[in-house]
Amino acid sequence: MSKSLLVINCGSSSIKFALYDANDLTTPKLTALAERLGEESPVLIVKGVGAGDLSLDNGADHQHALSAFIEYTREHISDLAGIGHRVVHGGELFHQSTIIDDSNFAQLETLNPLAPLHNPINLLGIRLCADMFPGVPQVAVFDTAFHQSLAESTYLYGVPYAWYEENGVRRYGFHGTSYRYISTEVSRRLQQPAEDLNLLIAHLGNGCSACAVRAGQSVDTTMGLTPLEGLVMGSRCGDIDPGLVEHIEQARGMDTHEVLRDLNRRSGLLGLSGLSNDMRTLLAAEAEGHEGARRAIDVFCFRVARHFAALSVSLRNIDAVVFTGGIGEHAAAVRQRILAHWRNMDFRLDDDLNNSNGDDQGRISQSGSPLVLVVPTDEEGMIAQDTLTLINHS
Ligand SMILES: Nc1ncnc2c1ncn2[C@@H]1O[C@H](COP(=O)(O)OP(=O)(O)O)[C@@H](O)[C@H]1O
Ligand SMILES: CC(=O)OP(=O)(O)O
Ligand SMILES: [Mg+2]
Repeated sequence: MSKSLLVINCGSSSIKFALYDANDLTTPKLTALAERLGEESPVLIVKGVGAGDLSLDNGADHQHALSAFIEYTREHISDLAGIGHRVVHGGELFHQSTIIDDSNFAQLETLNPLAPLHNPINLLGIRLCADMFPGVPQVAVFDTAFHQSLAESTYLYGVPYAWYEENGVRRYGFHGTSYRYISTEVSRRLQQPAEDLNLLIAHLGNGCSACAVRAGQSVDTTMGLTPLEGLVMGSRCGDIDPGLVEHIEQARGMDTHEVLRDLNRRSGLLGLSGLSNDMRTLLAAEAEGHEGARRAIDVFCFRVARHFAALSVSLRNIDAVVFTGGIGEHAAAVRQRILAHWRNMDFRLDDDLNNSNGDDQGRISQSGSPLVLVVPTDEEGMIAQDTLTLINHS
């Protein structure tokens, strides 16, 4: 029997697992999704071999979900060739996917403060796997790697240059593994070389960002030094005036750490609605007349349109606008409301195609309208490919 590859993709609210036959990365033989972590009624749903639904304890966090997954699927993951991990922040230290050893693990730990909702959990996953599967090579695949192509004019902030040179303060961008997959997949679906395509892609999940991709390369993106900048997200604020930090400290008697915690964990859709970070809950509540849900969705949609327009300055033309991520792939009403805000572009969606999340190509726009696509992302597939390539070369 051939060996397996395990992929672990920790997001801010979820963990996605995928187990592949190392000889065939086309379809995983097992996938699992742990959702609503840290909230009420988190679940772990396993599909494929050993399928089953597990309820986790209320408030169960990423560590619980990781242990529960490994415990539940242990018999299927005994013969591993390698383990691929999503690691959100690679800083300026890691430009591409890398095999993890003791010395670069220590370097990775220094990046934890730059992605506080992600990197500590990503590293926890690496440590847990090192304990449970000693000797199995582990590979880190970085969200930041795809954005190494950003130009200086795009990645520098208007702050003292010494902050960049001495402290690494610059825009890095995230969700790069998703953008790398989507740009290749769109090229395949449209049967046009990636070199010829100008794409605007929105990855809208619990974390949300957008990216301008020119000729297969990231040329601008909305997230910055940390995954807090840009769009309004599930619980993150996105762009704000940094002046509000001191104002809130004084007005509400909070320290900087507390304000930043609230900007990361109590803002975004959750903070605006006073109800939930989850778009499913908000759309249902809005339909029942919940004013907070309406407000949150409106701010969310406007911000995406505004950033799409800003990103478009880096592209000669827009060959396609592409939606992906949990919200982008499933929330037809949100897609429609985003594009309605973009008044200097004449997007016309086909309601039936939009409501069914796209035709075979993923198209949701009418003919004659600028092209709009829905394409499910596959970060796990990309991580599996990079993992296999690296362990085969080591
Ligand atoms: N059917 C759906 N309709 C609307 N929104 C959805 C749907 N399914 C998932 N979502 C949204 O997608 C989010 C999860 O997106 P995902 O990309 O999987 O998360 P993560 O950012 O944790 O990787 C949920 O928090 C929810 O807001
Ligand atoms: C970088 C980021 O925000 O990731 P996620 O959407 O998975 O939380
Ligand atoms: Mg994600």
